[in-house]
Amino acid sequence: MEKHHIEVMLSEEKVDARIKELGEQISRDYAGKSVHLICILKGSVYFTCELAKRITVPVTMDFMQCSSYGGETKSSGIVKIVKDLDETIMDRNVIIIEDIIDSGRTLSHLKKLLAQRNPASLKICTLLDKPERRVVDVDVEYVGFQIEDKFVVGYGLDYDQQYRNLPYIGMVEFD
Ligand SMILES: O=P(O)(O)OC[C@H]1O[C@H](OP(=O)(O)OP(=O)(O)O)[C@H](O)[C@@H]1O
Ligand SMILES: Nc1nc2[nH]cnc2c(=O)[nH]1
Repeated sequence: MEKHHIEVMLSEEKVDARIKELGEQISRDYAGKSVHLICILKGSVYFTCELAKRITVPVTMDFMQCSSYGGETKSSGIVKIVKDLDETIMDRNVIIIEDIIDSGRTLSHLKKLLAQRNPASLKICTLLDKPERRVVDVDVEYVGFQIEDKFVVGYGLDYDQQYRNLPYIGMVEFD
């Protein structure tokens, strides 16, 4: 397997501290209620688990997987549901959890789709946001870090399925 040099962009300590803050903020915002976290596979698995540990109101979780059509049609913005949720979200306080928002196509599509299922509320939480890359506008209530337009890995983010397990956010140095 090819190995790359990876430069640290956000250290493990920084990421963990920010996730703790987000957990505290969500716990305050949903005081007296419960939250239903929707983890978007695969990248959000690490972030969802760490965030859930920092939320003090009752938490339930479900998983969904999407894929953008690749190649020429990627810019068409068509997002395919590879795995749908197991449970209903009707009347629940839903937070979609993402590792990164880039063009905004995935989250824009998902938010519209899930809003049709009549949740009590629907918000988005992303660990990373690359605002420079946005093509489709989408309201994101909780953002861990805004980052510049660099290809990043770690904390769930991959390069060719590698590096998801890194405990920090790093930039891949391509030769
Ligand atoms: O804002 P967008 O341009 O739509 O891009 C963001 C999406 O791309 C990544 O997923 P990816 O398709 O790489 O899947 P993965 O999480 O399984 O790696 C990321 O996890 C978001 O879901
Ligand atoms: N792994 C990874 N996936 C992305 N999807 C959109 N931007 C990125 C990125 O910087 N890294």
